[in-house]
Amino acid sequence: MIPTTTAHGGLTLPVLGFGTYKLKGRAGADAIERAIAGGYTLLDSAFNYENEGTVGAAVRASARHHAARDELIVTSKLPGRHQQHDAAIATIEESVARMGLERIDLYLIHWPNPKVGTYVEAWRALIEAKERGLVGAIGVCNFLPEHLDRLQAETGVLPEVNQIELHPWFPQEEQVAYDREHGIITQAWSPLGRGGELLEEPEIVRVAAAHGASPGQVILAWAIARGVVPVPKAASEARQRENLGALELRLSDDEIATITALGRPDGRLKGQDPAVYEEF
Ligand SMILES: NC(=O)C1=CN([C@@H]2O[C@H](COP(=O)(O)OP(=O)(O)OC[C@H]3O[C@@H](n4cnc5c(N)ncnc54)[C@H](OP(=O)(O)O)[C@@H]3O)[C@@H](O)[C@H]2O)C=CC1
Ligand SMILES: O=C(O)C(=O)[C@@H](O)[C@H](O)C(=O)CO
Repeated sequence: MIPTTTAHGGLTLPVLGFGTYKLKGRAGADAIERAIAGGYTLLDSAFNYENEGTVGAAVRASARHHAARDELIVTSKLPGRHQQHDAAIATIEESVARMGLERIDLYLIHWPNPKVGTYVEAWRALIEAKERGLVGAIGVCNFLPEHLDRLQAETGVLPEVNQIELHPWFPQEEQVAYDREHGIITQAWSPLGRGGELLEEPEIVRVAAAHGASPGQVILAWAIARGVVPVPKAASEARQRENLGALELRLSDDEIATITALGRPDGRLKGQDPAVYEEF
């Protein structure tokens, strides 16, 4: 059992989830079934990943073998090109149909696309989808405080989740503090820096060696210690298990501070600043 954390509206999530970007088709479904069999319960997908069918198939297959449907939290996301109200509702209905599930447990706005200016309209559609029971809980990704303040001011409803880019090169201290103050669960996307050079950072390698752990485990334990829910993606059973091993690792306050200090002003992996970046 993975420990849990709870948002302002009662949504309870495990402190570690599983990313599915690029897990598609039969091989993707096998990898996701392995993850569920290994103990992951929070699954992160998106309309734009073109794998909602695969995720839904893995969830349905797992319900027959390893995990009851109500133990899993299946997530998907509304793409930028469908933020207008009617398009958003149709897209959510399409996501549910593609998953082949009765409802999606957590549905997020994928990017605010603030220059387009329709994210409040999209948020109203998500509120309606929740009221209709199409989705269980609602949240956002890549929202800055100014975007969240606007949702609160114009709809009176705050997201339960804000999924943002977060890893040691980009620790997001201010956004994490804002989310915490508002009872919003911060999830970390690309928590392992997409499996690149971040894992070779000397300070991370040093802390890993001191604990007999791997760099990936240290990074995930650092995020969890900060109250953040990372959603690492891993295709193989070995890495899926390795990442779950982060739950056993306790870092000292000094180690956490040392890793946070690796943050860089331009630490985003691909320069995707939600104030200006747009994804449709
Ligand atoms: N809301 C948003 O805007 C975004 C959301 N996301 C979500 O976040 C999830 C995670 O982010 P993602 O971009 O996939 O990147 P991650 O940081 O999770 O890195 C995944 C990569 O790291 C490798 N890896 C996994 N575990 C280890 C390990 N222990 N040691 C070394 N390498 C490892 C994987 O390889 P392999 O699989 O081959 O094992 C894969 O190549 C996505 O899958 C998606 O669900 C991602 C980007 C944006
Ligand atoms: O993977 C996602 O959820 C995204 O939002 C993408 O922007 C992804 O980060 C990407 O880099 C696509 O090129």
